[in-house]
Amino acid sequence: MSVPTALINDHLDAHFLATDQRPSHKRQKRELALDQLTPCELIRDFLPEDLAARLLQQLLKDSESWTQGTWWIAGKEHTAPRSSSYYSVGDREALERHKDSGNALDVSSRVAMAAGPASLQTAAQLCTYALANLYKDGQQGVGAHSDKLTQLGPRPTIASLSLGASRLFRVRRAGTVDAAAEGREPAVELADLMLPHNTLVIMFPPTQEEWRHEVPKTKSQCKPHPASGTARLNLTFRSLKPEWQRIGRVNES
Ligand SMILES: O=C(O)CCC(=O)C(=O)O
Ligand SMILES: [Fe+2]
Repeated sequence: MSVPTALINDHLDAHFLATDQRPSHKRQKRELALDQLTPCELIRDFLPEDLAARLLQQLLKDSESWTQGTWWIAGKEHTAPRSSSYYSVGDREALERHKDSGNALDVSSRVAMAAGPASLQTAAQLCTYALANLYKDGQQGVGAHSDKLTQLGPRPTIASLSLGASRLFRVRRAGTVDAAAEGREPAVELADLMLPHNTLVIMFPPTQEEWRHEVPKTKSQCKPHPASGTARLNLTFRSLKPEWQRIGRVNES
C-alpha cells in the first residue's frame, strides 16, 4: 500500500495541493478547492480586518492564563504542545457541563464570548462554545485527530478561525483505502493548506467521521504575523451535545 505524500505550496491562496495514493512516479499533483477534496470549506478574510486584529490582541492577552493539557500513559506524564482554554458562546451552562466531562485539558471559562462581536456569533451560529488554542511557534502543534464525537454528537459541524501566524493545516482520510487494489481511481488521501490570519475553515460532516486533521510541528511552515510573531491562535466553534456526552461516557467507562 503506498503512502500518500503532501505537497505544500504556500503561494496558493484559496486552493491547496493534494496527492493521491499511487506510487510516487505516477502520483498526480492536484490543485483543487478545499470543498472539492474534503467536506471542508475555507473562507479567507472572514472578519473585518480591524475586528480580527482586535480579537488577536485580546486572545494573545488572554492566552497568558491558558494552560497546557496533561495526560498519563503507562505511568508517564505527557504535556500537550499548545495552550488551550474554553470560551462560552451564549451558553454558559454548556461550558459548566464541559468542565465535568473529564477532558484532558485544564478548562478555564474566565472570559465569555457571549458579548462578543456579532459577526463572530454569526459564525458560531449553532455553537455553544469555542475551544481556543495557542501555538507559540512551529515547535507547537496538534497531532492528527478527529474531534471527540462523544461530546459533540455524530456529524458535527465545526468552524475554526485562525489568527496570527500562518500555519499548515493537514486533512487526511481516516481509513486508508487501497483504491488501486479495488480498481478505482485513487482518491485524495491527504491535503495540506496554509491558514493565514483571519481564515475560517468550516469542517462539515462527515469530516470528523471520515477524516483526521492536524497542525503539524514545523521548522519552515510557520509564517510570522506582525502582531503575534510566530504565535498562532485558533478558535474552534462547536456545539456541545450533553445527551451524546452521557452516552459516550457510559461507553467509555
Ligand atoms: O488549530 C487548529 O486549527 C486545529 C485545532 C484543533 O483541531 C482542535 O483544537 O481540535
Ligand atoms: Fe480538532
